[in-house]
Amino acid sequence: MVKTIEYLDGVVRMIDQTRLPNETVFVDCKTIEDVGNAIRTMIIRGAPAIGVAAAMGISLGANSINATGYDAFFAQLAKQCDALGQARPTAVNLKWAIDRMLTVTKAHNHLPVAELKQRLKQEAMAIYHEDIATNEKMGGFGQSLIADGNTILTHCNAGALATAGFGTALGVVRAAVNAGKNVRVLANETRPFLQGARLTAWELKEDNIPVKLITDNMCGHFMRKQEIDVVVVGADRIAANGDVANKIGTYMVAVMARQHGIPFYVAAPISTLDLTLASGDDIPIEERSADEVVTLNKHRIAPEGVEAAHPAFDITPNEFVTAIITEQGIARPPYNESLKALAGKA
Ligand SMILES: CSC[C@H]1O[C@H](OP(=O)(O)O)[C@H](O)[C@@H]1O
Repeated sequence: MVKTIEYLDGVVRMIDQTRLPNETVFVDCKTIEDVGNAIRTMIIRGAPAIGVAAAMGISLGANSINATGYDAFFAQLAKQCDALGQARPTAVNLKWAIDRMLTVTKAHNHLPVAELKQRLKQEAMAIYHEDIATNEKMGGFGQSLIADGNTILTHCNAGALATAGFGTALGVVRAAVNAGKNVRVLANETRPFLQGARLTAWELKEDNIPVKLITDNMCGHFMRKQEIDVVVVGADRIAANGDVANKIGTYMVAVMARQHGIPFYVAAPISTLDLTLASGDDIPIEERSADEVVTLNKHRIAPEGVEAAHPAFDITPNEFVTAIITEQGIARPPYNESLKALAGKA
């Protein structure tokens, strides 16, 4: 599996996910602004991957600051982080990573700036390695919910490409395969950005995991034909009551799964929880360019002048969520209690 992102000598290198699956192209970010642009344009995407990229970008930004005194250094770093935090609004991991890097900066305000910069690079690398370990632990818990022979429906891409590696929802799939279970995936293509068609299908084919691509409007048909045993998706932000923000279309999948008695699981690290929010009503939903809806591979598919909506995420109310898989264990309703308990273990 190709590396989603890596921090080389003064460069944050990431695979350009807008070019997959037809081209494997890497982008070298030399500044925090480059990283912010990569997040905004979805060269790198996926909640945990956004957090890891942000942390590495903040390290790049810190290295660019010439201030020798702490106060001036912190003021400039905080300003850079404010700009970075505007890149995309829904995935809480962006804010989580910024908060963590600034907290480490404050905790080491006694260090000479040169040493503080080194410490921030260490923290960014710690976040990178922790994410992979988190996904592997999460996969271990999640695969206990997968039976041998299961067909798993996925939506969007919550794989290695959405994280530092191994994946969240696809981490559950990988862990089930590693546990010797014969599973296959039905992957929703996930219009309009096609993360399922372009990224999930690519990842699973690379790993020789059986995958069949379907269009988003087919999944109800296969549920009704009892050809789907379980749904596993990722998340971008989970409120204290278990409401889940995830790629647009997730809510529809969850309602259909409930209608057909199919378990609907969400796999997400503790860093994706936002327990400051009582419910999903308070989660900001990113509105992306209508161009991403009216074009396909830069080819116009709708008449000029026709308006298009593009909420990039939706909210799945907690009553449609069977369980939430985290690296600290599996949360079940009532989520206000179970999520708080798992977050407390982190
Ligand atoms: C492992 S979280 C992946 C999560 O992020 C995706 O959104 P986007 O591709 O726009 O960053 C989608 O919601 C996935 O479930």
